[in-house]
Amino acid sequence: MSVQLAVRVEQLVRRYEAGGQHVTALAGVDAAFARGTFTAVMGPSGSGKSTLLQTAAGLDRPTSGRAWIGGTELSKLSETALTRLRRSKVGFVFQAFNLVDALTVEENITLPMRLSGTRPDRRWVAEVVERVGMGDRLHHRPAQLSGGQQQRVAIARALAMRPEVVFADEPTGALDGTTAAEVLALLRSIVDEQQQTIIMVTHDPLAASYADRVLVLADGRIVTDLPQPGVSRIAAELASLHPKEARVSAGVRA
Ligand SMILES: Nc1ncnc2c1ncn2[C@@H]1O[C@H](COP(=O)(O)OP(=O)(O)OP(=O)(O)O)[C@@H](O)[C@H]1O
Repeated sequence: MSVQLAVRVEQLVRRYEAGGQHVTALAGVDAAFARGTFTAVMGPSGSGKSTLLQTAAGLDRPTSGRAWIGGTELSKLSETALTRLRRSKVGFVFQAFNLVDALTVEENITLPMRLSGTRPDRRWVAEVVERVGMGDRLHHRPAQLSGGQQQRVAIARALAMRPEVVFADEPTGALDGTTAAEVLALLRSIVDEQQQTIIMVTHDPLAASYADRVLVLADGRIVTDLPQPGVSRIAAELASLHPKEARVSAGVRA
C-alpha cells in the first residue's frame, strides 16, 4: 500500500524583494510528509524555515514550484478555495500567537470551527484545553495572559478542530520547560493516536527529538534529513552547520 502524503512540496522557490535587494528564502525545496508523522524543521536563523511552513501551508505563494495538501495542489486554487481548504484541513501555531484580542480564550479556541461552520467536539476541546493547562482561564482575554499562556491558547486553537495537518512555528519557544514538555507530548499523542500530521519549526534539539524526522535547512535548501535522531545527534548536526547557533539553541551560553 502506498504511503498517504499529507503534504508535499516540489522545487519550492521563494524570493523576496526588499529595499531593492533580492533574498532567496527557499532555493528549491523538495519534501514529502507522510500522514501521521511528526517532522521538525531546523536550521540557522534566516535559513528559510518559516518561509517553508508558510508556502507549504498555502499562507504564502511560492515564486515557483508546487505544494500539495493531501491530494490538492495549492497553486491551482483561487484565494477563496485556498482559504476554505486551510480552514477545513490545517491548524497553525504562529510565533506571534495571532489571537484575537476582543475574544475570550474559549472563543479564540473555537473560532476556526465557527469560521468553517463545524460544530465543536466539546469533549475534545475540553481535553485539549485541559492538556495545555488553560482550563481555568477560559473567560480571560489574550491581553490578560502571559506570553506562554497565549501560546498555549494558540496551540489549543490549532488542535481543537482535529486538522489533518498542523503547522507550528516555534510552538514551545515562549514556554517554560515543564509546559513545553507537556505541549510536545500532546503534539506527539495527536500524531500517534489520531494520525494527524505535524510539521514544526524549532531551534530546540530537545523539542525536535519528539519528532519522527528532522529536516535541517541551510540557505533555503534541505541539507539533512534524519529519521528519529536523538538530542545529541541533532545538536551535533546543527553545530556542524552553525556552531554558535547550535550552542545557544541547546541552552548553552556562548
Ligand atoms: N516578507 C519578507 N520580505 C523580505 N525578506 C524576507 C521576508 N520574509 C523572510 N525574508 C527573508 O527570507 C530569509 C528566510 O527567512 P525565514 O523567516 O524563512 O527564516 P527562518 O529560518 O524561519 O529564520 P528564524 O529562525 O530567524 O525565524 C531571511 O533572509 C529573511 O530575511
